[in-house]
Amino acid sequence: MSTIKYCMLGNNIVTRLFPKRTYSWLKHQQLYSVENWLKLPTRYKCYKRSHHVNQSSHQHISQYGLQHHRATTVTWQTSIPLQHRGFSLSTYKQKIRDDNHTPGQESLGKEDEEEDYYIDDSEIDELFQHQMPMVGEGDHRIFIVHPDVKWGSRKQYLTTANLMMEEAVGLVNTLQNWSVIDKVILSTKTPEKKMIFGKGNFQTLTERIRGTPGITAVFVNVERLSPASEKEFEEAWRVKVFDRYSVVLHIFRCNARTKEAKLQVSLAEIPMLRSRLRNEVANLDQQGGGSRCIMGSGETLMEVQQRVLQERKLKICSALEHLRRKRHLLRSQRKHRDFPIVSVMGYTNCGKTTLIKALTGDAALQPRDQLFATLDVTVHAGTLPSHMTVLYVDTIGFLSQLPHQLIDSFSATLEDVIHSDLIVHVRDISHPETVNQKENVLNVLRNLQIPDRLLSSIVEVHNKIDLVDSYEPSEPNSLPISALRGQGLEELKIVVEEAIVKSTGKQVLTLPVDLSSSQLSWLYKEATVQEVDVNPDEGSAVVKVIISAAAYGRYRKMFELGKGLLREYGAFGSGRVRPN
Ligand SMILES: Nc1nc2c(ncn2[C@@H]2O[C@H](COP(=O)(O)OP(=O)(O)OP(=O)(O)O)[C@@H](O)[C@H]2O)c(=O)[nH]1
Ligand SMILES: [Mg+2]
Repeated sequence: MSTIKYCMLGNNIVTRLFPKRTYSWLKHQQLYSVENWLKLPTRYKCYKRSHHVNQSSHQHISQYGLQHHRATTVTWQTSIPLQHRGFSLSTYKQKIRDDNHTPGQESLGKEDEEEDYYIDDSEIDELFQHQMPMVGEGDHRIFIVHPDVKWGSRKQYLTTANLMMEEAVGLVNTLQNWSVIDKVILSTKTPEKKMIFGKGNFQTLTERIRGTPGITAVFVNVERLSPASEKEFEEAWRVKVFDRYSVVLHIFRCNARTKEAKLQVSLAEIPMLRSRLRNEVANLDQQGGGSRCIMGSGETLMEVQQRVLQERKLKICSALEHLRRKRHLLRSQRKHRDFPIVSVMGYTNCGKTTLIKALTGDAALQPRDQLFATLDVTVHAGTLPSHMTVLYVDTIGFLSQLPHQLIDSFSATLEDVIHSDLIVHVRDISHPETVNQKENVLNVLRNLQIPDRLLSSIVEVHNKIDLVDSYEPSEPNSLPISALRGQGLEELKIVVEEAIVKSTGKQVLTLPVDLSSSQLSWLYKEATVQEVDVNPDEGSAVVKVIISAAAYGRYRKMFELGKGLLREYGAFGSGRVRPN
């Protein structure tokens, strides 16, 4: 039995404050929605009305007929149903298995950090839904401001302000029910300063924003606004203010379908929640209360909420680690089957998914004219001209000027790329920014520490040539294609095959096979059989295969060595096999 205090913090977070001793045991039950809290039996429920609980929360609680208590100490008894303690059944069962405990006899003081945390679908959904959408829900009518840096280290050399603005408009239009009301490019000399723009420019901008009816938010097209700038702008413009990070995260949020994507979005949102929290607490401080300790817990509001976020982060990381290990297993299984892996990468919307669909005929793939349509790494089998099966990996698209935190949290999904045998870099050659996009993709790849062997063997594909009038190849070693129209795909397959053979060390061999043995079926299983030329009179065949050095070593051990079976095929030259 232990003492736990329940407390309302802010509008929609209920957290538990408990003695440090029990804390580590309870570390997985972090955020409590009001709804969860309300499900607790009344006798365990109380809250303190203080300046941290605003009027609307108070009304929200009152409408459930709860009493307003001053006291906040509740006795936690092990008879509280599990779901009311915030554990999912699976976690709880795991816990009991790990600690060899029987339910109801937990030793709360025991140091029992779980290394890995299994999180089921409903928990992920709850976590994902529960986390406040960073940019608010519903429609937005946006005013876009693009600060154009004329010189200095922040100047963009490969692009223009107009193109950057176009991309910002594209980002907004990707979101359903979001629209651009007005936009402006303003030059700035001091992008790093809080106000970004000079005094005069800022005043004109503020007047224009305030004078435009219907605006619900301003999108300042910079990588990341500091919390202080965001606050200043919101106060001046009296609407929400977003930067690239928040807009892109919102797109990710809207497109996240799978467990992993949802977890990664939730993780990427944490730095934003942190800075928002800092702003909120600064506001409270101004009203004289943010840094006061809560109910004798020894922690301030800021500390409690920071801790809650930190715990949430650990929980997500742990769950991602769990998925990563699972993927690692799948990857080693794939490797075991010896299928070469081709990662298809490129700037967002360049046509990666369309290309893989065209190469594999996989109807499940859904290309969309939308930025960040693909958020997960998915794998699709295709066949090369020699009948070799390859696995194409569809990946998340890149975007210029994205903060690293975001890429970091998605780099887990890009791990598959590091383990692939070849990278195909798809470029939208019809895009006015195609050169800048290429630079960006290569930079991100370098930062992701993709091995040199992969970077130096990239196959570059110029996609969407159907949109370019009389396309002329502008760069050597690039392959012109139209994934949508199916142009250039056979040529691409040949190039991919050559590159795969080179990068995997696979060889094309012609092997004589005794049909009465299991040689042929073994080869079908472990290698890629291209041609079988049967000699019925002799009960043998000549088989052309693509085979890895390791598989060939196994083959020789099993079927050739010591048998002298193939000596009669001396016509193939040096011994028993003839490299093609
Ligand atoms: N005209 C033309 N359109 C293409 C071609 N390839 C792709 N598209 C279109 O480009 C848009 C984006 O295609 P996707 O395959 O979803 O692009 P992606 O690179 O997977 O995009 P993300 O997953 O969002 O990064 C879709 O509307 C496609 O129909 C092409 O060769 N020609
Ligand atoms: Mg895609």
